[in-house]
Amino acid sequence: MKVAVLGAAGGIGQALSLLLKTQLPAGSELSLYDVAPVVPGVAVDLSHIPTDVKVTGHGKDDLADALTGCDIVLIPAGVPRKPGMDRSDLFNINAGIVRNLVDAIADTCPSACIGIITNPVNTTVAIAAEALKAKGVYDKNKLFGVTTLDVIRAETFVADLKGLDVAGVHVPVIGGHSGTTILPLLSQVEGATFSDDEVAALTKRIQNAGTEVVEAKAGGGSATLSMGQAAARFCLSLVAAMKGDNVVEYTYVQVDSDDAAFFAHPVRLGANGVEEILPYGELSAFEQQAKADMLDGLRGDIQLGVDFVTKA
Ligand SMILES: NC(=O)c1ccc[n+]([C@@H]2O[C@H](COP(=O)([O-])OP(=O)(O)OC[C@H]3O[C@@H](n4cnc5c(N)ncnc54)[C@H](O)[C@@H]3O)[C@@H](O)[C@H]2O)c1
Ligand SMILES: O=C(O)C[C@H](O)C(=O)O
Repeated sequence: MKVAVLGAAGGIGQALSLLLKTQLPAGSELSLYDVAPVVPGVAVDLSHIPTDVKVTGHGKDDLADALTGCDIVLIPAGVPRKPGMDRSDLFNINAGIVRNLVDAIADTCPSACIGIITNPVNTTVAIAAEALKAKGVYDKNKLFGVTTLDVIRAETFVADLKGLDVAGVHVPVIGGHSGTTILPLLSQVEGATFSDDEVAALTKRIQNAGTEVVEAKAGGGSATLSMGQAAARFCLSLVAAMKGDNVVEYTYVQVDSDDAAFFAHPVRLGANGVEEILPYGELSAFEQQAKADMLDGLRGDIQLGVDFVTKA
């Protein structure tokens, strides 16, 4: 199994690479790519950890080497938010970064599964899909927007509020990955009930959790450590599924429904990426209204990504 992290020298990239170095199955390869000159050093640093995972570092002119033979490519490359910004404010810089990296994936390892972390995820996943289509190698089962951070946050906040062991708390989160497009399904949480006020407050906190971190970091970036953990969980689930385990994760994928072209669903993962997109079940009246209110925004975010490639 070969996994590449593009943007590996950044805040997420380094945390994620550390977790993968220590948790990928023995015999795996971890390929680190970044335009920052420190990336070979990050690889050397990680290579001193005694696990049977081979780490290589690749600088800015070495992208093809980094991608050769990859089974999974994770993309956290790009700029993060500062206080006062929305994720959509990152579009101008990050859209082109994602497009170029996905073009290289299409040329070098077109059958790899791709996990997009770079914001705005609602839009960058659509950019990746169109870039792959333009190269004739798009497989909707192998492109994922990584929304696992919304899930782990929701589980943490619910466990805190209800005094539960977080290991046993499961919170579905559907939709997209920004503001009100993030839709936690608190009505489906087993072993906990919520008042209407709790649902309203908790939903808002989960939707604003990224901003909570951005403000607390006061100009020093956005979530990196929790995101590293979230992306590692997603990647390790994909690796386990590729090796034959039965794994379900919530992730933003292309769907065939009236919601939007891409929508985070529970997804059964398998040897070739998406094995089955599972239904997200019944929504409460509050959740139905929240979904109806956000769909136009999400569809607009997706269209922006489509236009970025098709009208360039
Ligand atoms: N999906 C999510 O839930 C989620 C969560 C947190 C952050 N993010 C997003 O992830 C991205 C990265 O965040 P971060 O905190 O790690 O930022 P960071 O600035 O710490 O790291 C980004 C890295 O990307 C590298 N980079 C820039 N252009 C590149 C290119 N063309 N090719 C390869 N590498 C390139 C930079 O050199 C840097 O090392 C941001 O867009 C952020 O908004 C997403
Ligand atoms: O909030 C951000 O800008 C980063 C990320 O999308 C998050 O949810 O933490």
